[in-house]
Amino acid sequence: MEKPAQKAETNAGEPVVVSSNSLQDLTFKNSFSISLSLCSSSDNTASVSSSTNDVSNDSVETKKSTNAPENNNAESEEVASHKKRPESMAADPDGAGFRRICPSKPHKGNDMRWDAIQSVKAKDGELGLNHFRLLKKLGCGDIGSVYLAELRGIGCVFAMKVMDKGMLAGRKKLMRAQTERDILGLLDHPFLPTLYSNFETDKFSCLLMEFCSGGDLHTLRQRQPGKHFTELAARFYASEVLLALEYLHMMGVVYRDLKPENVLVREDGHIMLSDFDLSLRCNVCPTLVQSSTEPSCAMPTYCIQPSCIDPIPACKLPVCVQPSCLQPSCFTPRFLRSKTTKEKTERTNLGSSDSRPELIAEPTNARSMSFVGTHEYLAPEIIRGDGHGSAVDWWTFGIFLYELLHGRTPFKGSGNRETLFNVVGQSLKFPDGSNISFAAKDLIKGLLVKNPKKRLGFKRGATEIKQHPFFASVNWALIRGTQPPEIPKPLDLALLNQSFKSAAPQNEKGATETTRLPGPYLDFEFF
Ligand SMILES: Nc1ncnc2c1ncn2[C@@H]1O[C@H](COP(=O)(O)OP(=O)(O)OP(=O)(O)O)[C@@H](O)[C@H]1O
Repeated sequence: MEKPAQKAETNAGEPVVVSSNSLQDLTFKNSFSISLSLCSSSDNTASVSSSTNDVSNDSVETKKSTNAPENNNAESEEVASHKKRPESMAADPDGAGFRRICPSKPHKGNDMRWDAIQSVKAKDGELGLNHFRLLKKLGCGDIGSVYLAELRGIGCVFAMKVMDKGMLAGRKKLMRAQTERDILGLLDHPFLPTLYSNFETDKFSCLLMEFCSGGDLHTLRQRQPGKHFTELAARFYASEVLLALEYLHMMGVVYRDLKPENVLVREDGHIMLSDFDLSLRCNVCPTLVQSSTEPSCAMPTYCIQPSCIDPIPACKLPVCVQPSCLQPSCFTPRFLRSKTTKEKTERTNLGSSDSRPELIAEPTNARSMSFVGTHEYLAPEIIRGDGHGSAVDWWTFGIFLYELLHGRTPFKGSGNRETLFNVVGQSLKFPDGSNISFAAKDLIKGLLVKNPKKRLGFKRGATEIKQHPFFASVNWALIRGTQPPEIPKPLDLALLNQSFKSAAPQNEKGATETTRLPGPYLDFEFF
């Protein structure tokens, strides 16, 4: 099986070099220089530090902190964000300082898992590891391990991400963990994870999410004939990912880590975008834009209330911007009277020829200087160190679609260094004999434009991309009713029960004698 794509990342305050003997210099024509540590760590991640001559020759950390305050959309990074968000897991082991998860989400209200958790909480107080049986290790990420976990006595299953707090603190990944938790707490969308609960033990920080039994799209792609999806299947997965990205942008989240490995398949065959620890939180002002062709359009622009979404955790905001307010019924159009004629014209021109109002939810002012993402998926502006915004998600969407259709990414080199050079300098080519449609090629070309300002989606976000002919056959409103290309086999809990190991967790004080005894379950295999 092919190796999953490698991840590149720098965090302020964190040593960026993994191995000094693998340090190499990359110099681009336009005087950018990137110091690369191309040595993969055991978990297949690589750290990359960047410095750009156009900003300063300071370290990444300085550069980030000098850029961050200029912009309200500054990234939640280890150093910068500690100032904005005083709570940390280390300082607040019970998690009381973190945003509380709503008892249920408006769109998931009839999900029995909420009730199951509430009943356990009502009986025992807070949740703990002793309430669960860990059936299987689903995978291991950079900041934690994910287990299939069964709620004892009730039988419903979850995906539980378990993070070692000592490791997070030691490797300066507390803010990444917090970013992920904050974002998960905001989400209420069919193609994004539901966070049912989160809890802390002395040693671990745990997130309880819904379990996707179908694995990830990377693995699924490998099983396809020719190791690529048909255009029909690729359109299905790309459509759902696009809706998930649209919602994230509307919520003020730039995802930044789109790749097939992070697109999970639910038991019904629909997708779930996972993994938010590299995401960027920013301000956004979702706006309804009325086309100029509308005859009754006296006031061309509307703004949804609450007018702007702020990256500050919702519980701290003076106005309600909880996800529950972002249902269509809460969209109270508000006339924007103060726009100048020029602004009005600009906005109006952004609309399509269709006369219906369009929702534009693109956080176009988001800005970050971080070097985060996965090598083959990194946008050129990230590699060049130009600073980047929400358009990086449309670049990665182009790479993603290319990979689904061709079984490989377009700029992959023989190593990470060459890949980065290719992304910045090589023009887009389709493989010889590529038989994808003209529309698919045209969409990919529009997305893989190196200048983010000229990239499809830069101005009007997902709205612009959804109108591309490639998606002409997609019924966006009814996509959840579309038959998925493949439906995973149902999870066989009985089979999993048979394969339990019989050892109890040794290193978690939270488990009581009684909870250790009844039945075998997995050992913790942490770090
Ligand atoms: N809800 C879920 N249902 C099923 N499997 C999951 C779920 N969430 C994660 N996984 C699996 O667990 C593995 C680890 O996930 P996780 O998000 O922690 O790591 P990651 O995607 O490698 O990212 P990172 O390194 O940034 O943490 C993934 O490979 C994924 O396949």
